[in-house]
Amino acid sequence: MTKSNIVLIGMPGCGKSTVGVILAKVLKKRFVDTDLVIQEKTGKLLRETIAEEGIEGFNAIEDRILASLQAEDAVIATGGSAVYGANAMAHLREIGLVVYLRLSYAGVEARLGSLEARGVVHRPGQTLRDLYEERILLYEQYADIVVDEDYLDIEATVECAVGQIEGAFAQEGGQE
Ligand SMILES: Nc1ncnc2c1ncn2[C@@H]1O[C@H](COP(=O)(O)OP(=O)(O)OP(=O)(O)O)[C@@H](O)[C@H]1O
Ligand SMILES: O=C(O)C1=C[C@@H](O)[C@@H](O)[C@H](O)C1
Ligand SMILES: [Mg+2]
Repeated sequence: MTKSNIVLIGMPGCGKSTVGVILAKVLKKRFVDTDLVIQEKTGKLLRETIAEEGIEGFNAIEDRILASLQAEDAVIATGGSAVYGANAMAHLREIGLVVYLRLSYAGVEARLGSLEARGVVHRPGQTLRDLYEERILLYEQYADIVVDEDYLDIEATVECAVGQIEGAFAQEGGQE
């Protein structure tokens, strides 16, 4: 059966939220940003949860909330750290087609300010380069589709994602 949700994963700043909302309009789907779902469920800002619970605590909360996310016919923009949650990713893969918005290290570096200011989950001393190397393995592991967005503006990224998503569904339909 064709999955009705599109799940966006990728590094912070790759455009899951920015691209996601436009993608939802183009595909005539709902839009869900899991960072906002976490804020709503905890009643706190993400940075407050990270400060109070620490990295492990935040990861556990994100994993639990995403693992029980209910969504239908939606584009779901996850947070950059969602891939640390095995339960979350198992569920999201079950309910949606997982699209990795891939950006080179240089592209991520150019878009992000400091990791602290952006609220990016990282261990003390861990650099952006360390985080990138650690995370790309997880994004690649969970991706059904990879959209390479270096040199693409937001509109071109959306267009490329739509093309690949339609291609994946057409292939899936052909196999049914
Ligand atoms: N081609 C592009 N695609 C997406 N975003 C772009 C592009 N070029 C520049 N940007 C900018 O990069 C930023 C992407 O931020 P956004 O909050 O959407 O990332 P995110 O993946 O949701 O990050 P997070 O994991 O922190 O939620 C925006 O400020 C956006 O305007
Ligand atoms: O990449 C990250 O570590 C994060 C990204 C944000 O979207 C939030 O989910 C949170 O601030 C952690
Ligand atoms: Mg976002």
